[in-house]
Amino acid sequence: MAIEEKLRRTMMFVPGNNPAMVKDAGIFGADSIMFDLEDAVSLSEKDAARYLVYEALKTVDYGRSELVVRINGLDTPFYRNDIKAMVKAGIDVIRLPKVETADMIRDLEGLVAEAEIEFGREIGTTHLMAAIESARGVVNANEIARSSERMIGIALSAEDYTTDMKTHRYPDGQELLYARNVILHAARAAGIAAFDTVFTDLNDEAGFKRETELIHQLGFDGKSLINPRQIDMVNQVYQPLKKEIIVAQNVIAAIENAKQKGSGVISMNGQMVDRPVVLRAERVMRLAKANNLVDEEGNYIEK
Ligand SMILES: CC(=O)SCCNC(=O)CCNC(=O)[C@H](O)C(C)(C)COP(=O)(O)OP(=O)(O)OC[C@H]1O[C@@H](n2cnc3c(N)ncnc32)[C@H](O)[C@@H]1OP(=O)(O)O
Ligand SMILES: O=C([O-])CC(=O)C(=O)O
Ligand SMILES: [Mg+2]
Repeated sequence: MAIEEKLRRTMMFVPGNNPAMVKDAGIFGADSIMFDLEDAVSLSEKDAARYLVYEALKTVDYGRSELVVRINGLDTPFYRNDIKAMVKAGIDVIRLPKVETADMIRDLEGLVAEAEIEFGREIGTTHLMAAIESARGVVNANEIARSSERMIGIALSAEDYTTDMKTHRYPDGQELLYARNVILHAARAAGIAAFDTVFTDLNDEAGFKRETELIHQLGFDGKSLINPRQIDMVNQVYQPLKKEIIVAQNVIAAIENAKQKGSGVISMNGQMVDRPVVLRAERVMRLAKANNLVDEEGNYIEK
């Protein structure tokens, strides 16, 4: 299914009703900027926020960041206008909050396709993602992840999820372990990205780092963020070590050499190198490039 695999370590929420934040959101280097029309925006500001984000998408240069919008949920009076305005403005990805079933994504897809026709946008070019924020959403994560060819990923939204589960967030994250693993497996099985949830205590940098190390270890592509200060901290956790880069370079060189000799499996320092090892090495090199740790030829840059 997978659409082109992008680096999506950092997906930063930007309140859609804050003109200064919306205008400057591109300067922080987030992989994805996520304009929020949902819970960061009060009911009285829904129309103004939609208009502000629409105008910004038409006029501001956000550089290389992927542009995502979190629209209002399907149980609100706002989502239809959100979809129309965002498709018209040419948004890359629509994130639907509080997704509980695959049918919700199929309903969204129908409306997005209608808007693409209405505004002359190529059918299929607006991509989708789902935020899973309840027990029902976790139970249905597999079907949600496979609900549409347009899906680029699914995300855990732990603030609403822990409320639904009648708990709250604890420093060790035990209450999220099941949901994290379910979402990760559903995403990987569907060939799409998995995003971890926001960390809301900006004063607890150690806690943020611990959580990021955990989700990196589990295999998440990245995390939803609320503040630009969190971007560098995530990138640091996701950046490969010098020794990992050198091994990755050697693996890629060795397999190229082997391919020229007509073989897919080789041994490097006594270690078998086959397709999974090569795929991991390629990901290390992509992360190294994104973090400016290697030059054009892929050589480690000593700093
Ligand atoms: C459970 C949920 O649904 S979470 C998703 C919804 N919530 C959100 O979208 C909240 C997003 N985050 C924010 O609004 C803010 O980061 C806050 C309110 C949490 C903290 O704000 P501040 O105390 O101003 O943060 P801080 O002092 O670090 O800001 C530094 C600069 O970054 C800007 N900034 C902060 N957060 C953001 C953001 N999310 N997007 C863009 N710019 C931001 C500030 O405007 C400020 O810019 P300036 O120096 O030009 O004045
Ligand atoms: O998507 C997120 O991480 C933020 C959110 O809405 C939640 O946690 O409920
Ligand atoms: Mg939420």
